[in-house]
Amino acid sequence: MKLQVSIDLLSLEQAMNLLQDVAAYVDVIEAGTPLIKQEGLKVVETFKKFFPDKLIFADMKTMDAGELEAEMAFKANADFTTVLAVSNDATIEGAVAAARKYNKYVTADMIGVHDRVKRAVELEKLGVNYLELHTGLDEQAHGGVSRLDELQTLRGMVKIPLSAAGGIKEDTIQQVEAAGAQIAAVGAAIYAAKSPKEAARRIREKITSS
Ligand SMILES: O=C(CO)[C@H](O)[C@H](O)COP(=O)(O)O
Repeated sequence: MKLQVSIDLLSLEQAMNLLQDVAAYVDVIEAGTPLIKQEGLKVVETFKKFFPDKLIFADMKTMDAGELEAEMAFKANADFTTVLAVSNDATIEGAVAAARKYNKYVTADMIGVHDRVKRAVELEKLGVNYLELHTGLDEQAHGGVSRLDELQTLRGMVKIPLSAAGGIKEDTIQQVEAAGAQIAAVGAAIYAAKSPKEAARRIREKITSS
């Protein structure tokens, strides 16, 4: 399983400082949605420039203009962009078309989807590359649930790789891996830790597969 650091900080400078400490322990660097909104896609360009060996994930959370926004992310050198799974199928198709054009990946973020099994099957047919089971920050703040059981259910239903995000910590990372995620996205448990470097190192150590 790959480890993704979700950077939901609000400045490129803070993000780069964090990455000096944690990049060595992660496979994927995520420019979080608030960071992109605050600083623009230059954060994605900068991450790729300074960390060319890492996969760069632009959490665009696209809801409309799928092809245009995905293309913006890929032109900024993102390897992944996200489209919201609740979007219209035409939006998903647009993002998929851009990913194919640039030979990159589109992740469908399942945040806000009610029937996740039904939508997962549809998204697989629409051609997305990854499905992200996500307990969002607001949902977490209101007692949001873990989606580990659903991860296992979906693992048996669709062939496309699954990723997991939302509230993953050092003491849950192994359960996420065991449930079948190919990527675990970890935000606050790394960037808000007393020592982000130590937190990233310990989380990395707990992952057994590559
Ligand atoms: O995409 C996000 C919010 O929409 C976050 O980046 C994702 O939920 C991971 O963050 P955390 O581990 O802090 O929950």
